[in-house]
Amino acid sequence: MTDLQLRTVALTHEENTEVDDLLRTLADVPVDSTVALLHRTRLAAQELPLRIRTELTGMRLYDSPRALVVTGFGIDDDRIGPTPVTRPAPAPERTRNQELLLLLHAALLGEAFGWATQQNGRLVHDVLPIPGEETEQMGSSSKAELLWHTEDAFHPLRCDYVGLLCLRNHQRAVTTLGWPDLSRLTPEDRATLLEPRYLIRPDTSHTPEQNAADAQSAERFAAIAEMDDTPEHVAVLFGDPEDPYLRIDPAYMSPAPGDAAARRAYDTITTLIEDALQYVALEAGSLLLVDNYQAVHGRKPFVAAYDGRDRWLKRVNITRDLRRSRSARQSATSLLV
Ligand SMILES: O=C(O)CCC(=O)C(=O)O
Ligand SMILES: [Fe+2]
Repeated sequence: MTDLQLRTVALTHEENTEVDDLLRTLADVPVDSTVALLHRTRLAAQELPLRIRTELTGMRLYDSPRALVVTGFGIDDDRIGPTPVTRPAPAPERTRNQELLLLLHAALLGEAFGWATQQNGRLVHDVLPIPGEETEQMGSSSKAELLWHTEDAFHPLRCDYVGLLCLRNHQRAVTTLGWPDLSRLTPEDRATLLEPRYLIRPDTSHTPEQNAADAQSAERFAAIAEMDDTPEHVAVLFGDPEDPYLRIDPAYMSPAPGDAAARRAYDTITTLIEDALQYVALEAGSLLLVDNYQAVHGRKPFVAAYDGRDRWLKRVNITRDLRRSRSARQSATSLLV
């Protein structure tokens, strides 16, 4: 069955050449975490191939599709170098074109932003397996399934969209994508899910242990620790009750203790998501954009080899409105929440 909520677009050779030409015009741009970088990429994004601009502008305006895959970007496998086994990646310059590519697409959906408490405050993240983290609920796991989730579900300022660009995936590890058919919920369960009857906690990527010491701000980590100690009560569904958005991460979320109706509704919606889960094995040069208000994503297990050839993705968080997070950012031009 074709699902109109998951679209795939294959770039033509000509379009790919246009993208390469555009990247060459950005050769002088430092790939850092500054608003100057967003300024350049936002202007340049207006010169991406028309078909890409049409797809992404549509995704933003129509709230559909919920996920878009663009295949066929060229990746120079020698140039990007071996898949690192540490973060931060030792030679970020080698993947500047891939980071720029993600930022160009982010600019058509909104603004890229980062977290002071995640991946050392970098704007573009590395998603790769890390020794010792095989069974964690983080992007760096491998042996264990990364259970499907809303990205940073715990945080009120979580992204509107998450972008993932695949640099390498010889293991053909599968990304999961899903959304529930809400017409199958009873009115009672729907009403329950629209109420703040669920506890949510931060995931382990936002801890000092997961970030280099020189990138740490004690205050920001304290705020995250507070969210762990005193978890917020949130709703799973929000927005228009007739056509709500979704916020769910079973690994870090639970119905309020003793709330049987909340538990029942939760079990039902998780089953609805499970039942309709879709599977996409991203290939080198495939870009996945997920609407984080309307779809969950995760990753099936795979075996990491730590031989420099492991699966490697780049990730970016995208907000539709930077002002929403202004009070959580140090200045109007800082991109770190
Ligand atoms: O590895 C994947 O395919 C998805 C990882 C993920 O959930 C993430 O990086 O946010
Ligand atoms: Fe994720």
